[in-house]
Amino acid sequence: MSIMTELTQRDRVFDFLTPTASPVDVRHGPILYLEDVTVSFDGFKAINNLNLTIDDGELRCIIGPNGAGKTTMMDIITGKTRPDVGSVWFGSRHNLLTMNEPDIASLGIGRKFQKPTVFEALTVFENLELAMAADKRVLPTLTARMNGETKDRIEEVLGTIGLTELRNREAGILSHGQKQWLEIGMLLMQKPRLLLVDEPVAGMTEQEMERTAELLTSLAGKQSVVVVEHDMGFVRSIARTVTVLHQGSVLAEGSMDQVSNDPKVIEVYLGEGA
Ligand SMILES: Nc1ncnc2c1ncn2[C@@H]1O[C@H](COP(=O)(O)OP(=O)(O)OP(=O)(O)O)[C@@H](O)[C@H]1O
Repeated sequence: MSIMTELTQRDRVFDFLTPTASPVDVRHGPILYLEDVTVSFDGFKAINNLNLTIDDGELRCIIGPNGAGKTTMMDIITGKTRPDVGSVWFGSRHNLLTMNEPDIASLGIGRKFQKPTVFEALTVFENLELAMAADKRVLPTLTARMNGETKDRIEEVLGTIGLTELRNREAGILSHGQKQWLEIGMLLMQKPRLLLVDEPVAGMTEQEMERTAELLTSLAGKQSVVVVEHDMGFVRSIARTVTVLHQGSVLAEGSMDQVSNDPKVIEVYLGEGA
Protein backbone atom coordinates (compact mmCIF):
# COMPACT_ATOMS: atom_id res chain seq x y z
CA MET A 1 0.00 0.00 0.00
CA SER A 2 1.40 3.40 -0.95
CA ILE A 3 2.11 5.96 1.73
CA MET A 4 -0.47 8.27 0.18
CA THR A 5 -3.15 5.60 0.30
CA GLU A 6 -2.25 4.86 3.87
CA LEU A 7 -2.30 8.52 4.80
CA THR A 8 -5.81 8.91 3.49
CA GLN A 9 -7.04 5.96 5.53
CA ARG A 10 -7.52 8.02 8.60
CA ASP A 11 -8.82 5.28 10.86
CA ARG A 12 -5.78 3.14 10.19
CA VAL A 13 -3.08 5.75 10.26
CA PHE A 14 -4.38 7.88 13.06
CA ASP A 15 -5.31 5.15 15.49
CA PHE A 16 -4.14 7.34 18.31
CA LEU A 17 -6.90 9.80 17.45
CA THR A 18 -9.66 7.24 17.68
CA PRO A 19 -11.80 7.72 20.77
CA THR A 20 -10.66 5.29 23.43
CA ALA A 21 -14.18 4.79 24.71
CA SER A 22 -16.32 2.12 23.12
CA PRO A 23 -19.30 3.37 21.12
CA VAL A 24 -22.57 4.14 22.80
CA ASP A 25 -24.67 1.01 22.79
CA VAL A 26 -28.41 1.68 22.53
CA ARG A 27 -29.40 -1.69 21.07
CA HIS A 28 -31.04 -2.85 24.26
CA GLY A 29 -32.42 0.33 25.75
CA PRO A 30 -32.31 4.07 26.17
CA ILE A 31 -29.41 6.40 25.46
CA LEU A 32 -29.61 7.96 28.89
CA TYR A 33 -30.68 6.20 32.04
CA LEU A 34 -30.92 7.67 35.54
CA GLU A 35 -32.10 5.38 38.31
CA ASP A 36 -32.87 6.28 41.92
CA VAL A 37 -30.55 9.28 41.84
CA THR A 38 -30.35 11.45 44.94
CA VAL A 39 -28.09 14.39 45.69
CA SER A 40 -28.15 16.52 48.83
CA PHE A 41 -26.66 19.92 49.51
CA ASP A 42 -26.26 20.47 53.25
CA GLY A 43 -28.95 17.88 53.94
CA PHE A 44 -31.40 19.34 51.37
CA LYS A 45 -32.29 16.86 48.64
CA ALA A 46 -32.04 18.86 45.39
CA ILE A 47 -32.53 15.58 43.50
CA ASN A 48 -34.62 13.02 45.30
CA ASN A 49 -34.86 9.48 44.00
CA LEU A 50 -34.97 10.63 40.39
CA ASN A 51 -35.72 8.13 37.63
CA LEU A 52 -35.46 9.25 34.02
CA THR A 53 -34.81 7.59 30.68
CA ILE A 54 -34.22 9.26 27.32
CA ASP A 55 -34.47 7.26 24.10
CA ASP A 56 -32.01 7.50 21.25
CA GLY A 57 -33.03 10.36 18.94
CA GLU A 58 -35.72 11.61 21.28
CA LEU A 59 -36.58 15.27 21.89
CA ARG A 60 -37.53 15.62 25.57
CA CYS A 61 -38.66 18.75 27.32
CA ILE A 62 -38.06 19.09 31.04
CA ILE A 63 -40.14 21.64 32.90
CA GLY A 64 -40.65 22.40 36.56
CA PRO A 65 -40.84 25.31 38.95
CA ASN A 66 -37.77 27.18 40.20
CA GLY A 67 -35.62 24.97 42.38
CA ALA A 68 -37.15 21.73 41.03
CA GLY A 69 -33.68 20.34 40.32
CA LYS A 70 -33.43 20.79 36.56
CA THR A 71 -29.95 22.34 36.55
CA THR A 72 -28.70 19.88 39.15
CA MET A 73 -29.96 17.02 36.96
CA MET A 74 -27.95 18.38 33.99
CA ASP A 75 -24.92 18.80 36.28
CA ILE A 76 -25.18 15.13 37.26
CA ILE A 77 -25.40 13.94 33.65
CA THR A 78 -22.35 15.97 32.62
CA GLY A 79 -20.30 14.91 35.65
CA LYS A 80 -20.18 18.34 37.28
CA THR A 81 -22.08 17.09 40.33
CA ARG A 82 -21.82 13.60 41.78
CA PRO A 83 -24.97 12.08 43.23
CA ASP A 84 -24.95 10.54 46.71
CA VAL A 85 -26.62 7.40 45.39
CA GLY A 86 -28.09 6.09 42.16
CA SER A 87 -27.03 5.02 38.67
CA VAL A 88 -26.42 7.12 35.57
CA TRP A 89 -25.69 5.29 32.31
CA PHE A 90 -25.09 6.50 28.77
CA GLY A 91 -26.25 3.64 26.61
CA SER A 92 -25.65 0.25 28.18
CA ARG A 93 -21.84 0.54 28.25
CA HIS A 94 -20.91 3.79 29.90
CA ASN A 95 -21.36 4.31 33.60
CA LEU A 96 -21.18 8.11 33.79
CA LEU A 97 -20.61 8.05 37.54
CA THR A 98 -17.15 6.62 36.97
CA MET A 99 -16.18 9.32 34.45
CA ASN A 100 -14.98 12.91 34.68
CA GLU A 101 -16.46 15.90 32.82
CA PRO A 102 -14.08 15.92 29.79
CA ASP A 103 -14.48 12.17 29.27
CA ILE A 104 -18.26 12.46 29.42
CA ALA A 105 -18.14 15.32 26.89
CA SER A 106 -15.94 13.29 24.56
CA LEU A 107 -18.44 10.42 24.68
CA GLY A 108 -20.79 12.78 22.84
CA ILE A 109 -22.75 14.65 25.50
CA GLY A 110 -22.87 18.36 24.63
CA ARG A 111 -24.28 21.01 26.93
CA LYS A 112 -25.58 24.41 25.95
CA PHE A 113 -25.79 26.82 28.85
CA GLN A 114 -28.35 29.59 28.97
CA LYS A 115 -26.02 32.44 27.99
CA PRO A 116 -24.23 32.29 24.63
CA THR A 117 -20.45 32.14 24.88
CA VAL A 118 -19.31 32.52 21.29
CA PHE A 119 -16.01 34.20 20.39
CA GLU A 120 -17.27 37.63 19.41
CA ALA A 121 -14.15 38.79 17.55
CA LEU A 122 -14.10 35.72 15.31
CA THR A 123 -16.37 35.13 12.35
CA VAL A 124 -19.23 32.66 12.44
CA PHE A 125 -17.16 30.30 10.28
CA GLU A 126 -14.11 30.61 12.54
CA ASN A 127 -16.18 29.89 15.63
CA LEU A 128 -17.32 26.63 14.06
CA GLU A 129 -13.79 25.82 12.93
CA LEU A 130 -12.52 26.36 16.45
CA ALA A 131 -15.22 24.10 17.86
CA MET A 132 -13.97 21.35 15.55
CA ALA A 133 -10.37 21.94 16.54
CA ALA A 134 -11.37 21.72 20.19
CA ASP A 135 -12.37 18.14 19.55
CA LYS A 136 -9.35 16.15 20.63
CA ARG A 137 -10.43 13.27 18.43
CA VAL A 138 -9.65 15.28 15.32
CA LEU A 139 -6.25 16.74 14.60
CA PRO A 140 -6.79 19.59 12.12
CA THR A 141 -4.36 20.51 9.34
CA LEU A 142 -3.09 16.94 9.04
CA THR A 143 -4.16 16.43 5.45
CA ALA A 144 -5.96 18.40 2.79
CA ARG A 145 -8.61 15.70 2.94
CA MET A 146 -9.28 16.32 6.60
CA ASN A 147 -9.48 20.06 5.96
CA GLY A 148 -12.00 19.32 3.26
CA GLU A 149 -14.01 17.22 5.68
CA THR A 150 -13.93 20.01 8.22
CA LYS A 151 -15.13 22.51 5.64
CA ASP A 152 -17.93 20.22 4.55
CA ARG A 153 -18.99 19.76 8.13
CA ILE A 154 -18.94 23.53 8.74
CA GLU A 155 -21.08 24.08 5.62
CA GLU A 156 -23.53 21.45 6.80
CA VAL A 157 -23.77 22.97 10.28
CA LEU A 158 -24.08 26.52 8.87
CA GLY A 159 -27.09 25.29 6.91
CA THR A 160 -28.60 23.55 9.91
CA ILE A 161 -28.36 26.64 12.12
CA GLY A 162 -29.43 29.00 9.33
CA LEU A 163 -26.31 31.18 9.37
CA THR A 164 -24.83 30.37 5.95
CA GLU A 165 -25.23 33.95 4.74
CA LEU A 166 -23.55 35.34 7.85
CA ARG A 167 -20.59 32.98 7.76
CA ASN A 168 -18.01 35.75 7.30
CA ARG A 169 -19.48 38.20 9.78
CA GLU A 170 -18.03 38.63 13.23
CA ALA A 171 -20.04 36.77 15.84
CA GLY A 172 -20.18 39.97 17.90
CA ILE A 173 -22.64 41.58 15.46
CA LEU A 174 -25.10 38.69 15.61
CA SER A 175 -28.44 39.05 17.35
CA HIS A 176 -28.94 37.22 20.64
CA GLY A 177 -30.86 34.46 18.88
CA GLN A 178 -28.23 34.05 16.18
CA LYS A 179 -25.53 33.73 18.84
CA GLN A 180 -27.55 30.99 20.51
CA TRP A 181 -27.83 29.12 17.21
CA LEU A 182 -24.12 29.55 16.56
CA GLU A 183 -23.34 28.04 19.93
CA ILE A 184 -25.63 25.11 19.19
CA GLY A 185 -23.73 24.81 15.90
CA MET A 186 -20.43 24.72 17.78
CA LEU A 187 -21.73 21.77 19.78
CA LEU A 188 -22.96 20.08 16.59
CA MET A 189 -19.48 20.27 15.06
CA GLN A 190 -18.49 17.46 17.39
CA LYS A 191 -21.43 15.29 16.33
CA PRO A 192 -22.87 14.76 19.79
CA ARG A 193 -25.21 11.87 20.57
CA LEU A 194 -27.01 13.82 23.28
CA LEU A 195 -27.50 17.57 23.52
CA LEU A 196 -28.56 19.19 26.79
CA VAL A 197 -30.01 22.64 26.17
CA ASP A 198 -30.74 25.00 29.05
CA GLU A 199 -33.44 27.66 28.50
CA PRO A 200 -32.68 28.21 24.82
CA VAL A 201 -35.30 30.88 24.15
CA ALA A 202 -34.79 33.16 27.16
CA GLY A 203 -34.47 36.71 25.77
CA MET A 204 -35.44 35.76 22.22
CA THR A 205 -37.95 37.51 19.96
CA GLU A 206 -41.04 35.58 18.84
CA GLN A 207 -39.50 35.05 15.43
CA GLU A 208 -36.25 33.77 16.93
CA MET A 209 -38.25 31.42 19.13
CA GLU A 210 -39.99 29.97 16.09
CA ARG A 211 -36.69 29.38 14.33
CA THR A 212 -35.24 27.81 17.48
CA ALA A 213 -38.22 25.46 17.63
CA GLU A 214 -37.54 24.44 14.02
CA LEU A 215 -33.84 23.97 14.75
CA LEU A 216 -34.32 21.80 17.84
CA THR A 217 -37.00 19.65 16.23
CA SER A 218 -34.78 19.18 13.17
CA LEU A 219 -31.92 17.97 15.39
CA ALA A 220 -33.98 15.28 17.08
CA GLY A 221 -33.66 11.93 15.38
CA LYS A 222 -30.05 12.62 14.46
CA GLN A 223 -29.23 13.09 18.13
CA SER A 224 -31.16 13.04 21.36
CA VAL A 225 -32.07 16.48 22.64
CA VAL A 226 -33.06 17.37 26.20
CA VAL A 227 -34.44 20.88 26.56
CA VAL A 228 -34.99 22.57 29.92
CA GLU A 229 -37.30 25.53 29.41
CA HIS A 230 -39.64 27.77 31.39
CA ASP A 231 -41.50 29.23 28.42
CA MET A 232 -44.60 27.06 28.18
CA GLY A 233 -45.61 28.41 24.76
CA PHE A 234 -42.26 27.33 23.40
CA VAL A 235 -42.42 23.95 25.11
CA ARG A 236 -45.86 23.37 23.64
CA SER A 237 -44.52 24.18 20.16
CA ILE A 238 -41.78 21.52 20.28
CA ALA A 239 -43.04 19.04 22.85
CA ARG A 240 -43.39 15.36 22.24
CA THR A 241 -42.79 13.94 25.71
CA VAL A 242 -42.63 16.37 28.61
CA THR A 243 -41.20 15.53 32.03
CA VAL A 244 -42.26 17.66 34.97
CA LEU A 245 -39.74 17.83 37.79
CA HIS A 246 -40.76 18.89 41.28
CA GLN A 247 -38.69 18.75 44.43
CA GLY A 248 -36.04 16.69 42.70
CA SER A 249 -38.34 13.95 41.39
CA VAL A 250 -40.52 13.29 38.37
CA LEU A 251 -43.99 14.59 39.15
CA ALA A 252 -45.54 13.76 35.78
CA GLU A 253 -44.54 12.65 32.31
CA GLY A 254 -46.44 12.50 29.03
CA SER A 255 -47.67 14.68 26.19
CA MET A 256 -48.00 18.42 26.82
CA ASP A 257 -51.78 18.02 27.04
CA GLN A 258 -51.48 15.16 29.50
CA VAL A 259 -49.11 16.94 31.85
CA SER A 260 -50.80 20.32 31.65
CA ASN A 261 -54.13 18.73 32.60
CA ASP A 262 -52.59 16.76 35.46
CA PRO A 263 -54.00 18.07 38.77
CA LYS A 264 -50.60 17.55 40.50
CA VAL A 265 -48.88 19.69 37.86
CA ILE A 266 -51.56 22.39 38.00
CA GLU A 267 -51.18 22.56 41.77
CA VAL A 268 -47.39 22.92 41.60
CA TYR A 269 -47.52 25.70 39.01
CA LEU A 270 -50.47 27.52 40.56
CA GLY A 271 -48.78 27.09 43.89
CA GLU A 272 -45.89 29.28 42.80
CA GLY A 273 -48.19 31.80 41.11
CA ALA A 274 -47.33 30.81 37.56
N1 LIG B 1 -24.34 23.81 45.01
C1 LIG B 1 -25.47 23.94 45.70
N2 LIG B 1 -25.44 24.13 47.03
C2 LIG B 1 -26.58 24.24 47.73
N3 LIG B 1 -27.81 24.18 47.20
C3 LIG B 1 -27.91 23.98 45.88
C4 LIG B 1 -26.76 23.87 45.05
N4 LIG B 1 -27.18 23.68 43.78
C5 LIG B 1 -28.52 23.70 43.81
N5 LIG B 1 -28.97 23.89 45.06
C6 LIG B 1 -30.37 23.91 45.47
O1 LIG B 1 -31.00 22.78 44.92
C7 LIG B 1 -32.30 23.09 44.47
C8 LIG B 1 -32.43 22.73 43.00
O2 LIG B 1 -31.72 23.71 42.25
P1 LIG B 1 -31.63 23.70 40.67
O3 LIG B 1 -30.81 24.88 40.28
O4 LIG B 1 -31.20 22.37 40.20
O5 LIG B 1 -33.15 23.94 40.27
P2 LIG B 1 -33.76 24.36 38.85
O6 LIG B 1 -34.93 23.48 38.64
O7 LIG B 1 -32.70 24.35 37.84
O8 LIG B 1 -34.24 25.85 39.13
P3 LIG B 1 -34.36 27.09 38.11
O9 LIG B 1 -35.55 26.80 37.28
O10 LIG B 1 -34.59 28.25 39.04
O11 LIG B 1 -33.08 27.20 37.35
C9 LIG B 1 -32.52 24.56 44.78
O12 LIG B 1 -33.23 24.64 46.00
C10 LIG B 1 -31.12 25.10 44.93
O13 LIG B 1 -31.10 26.20 45.81
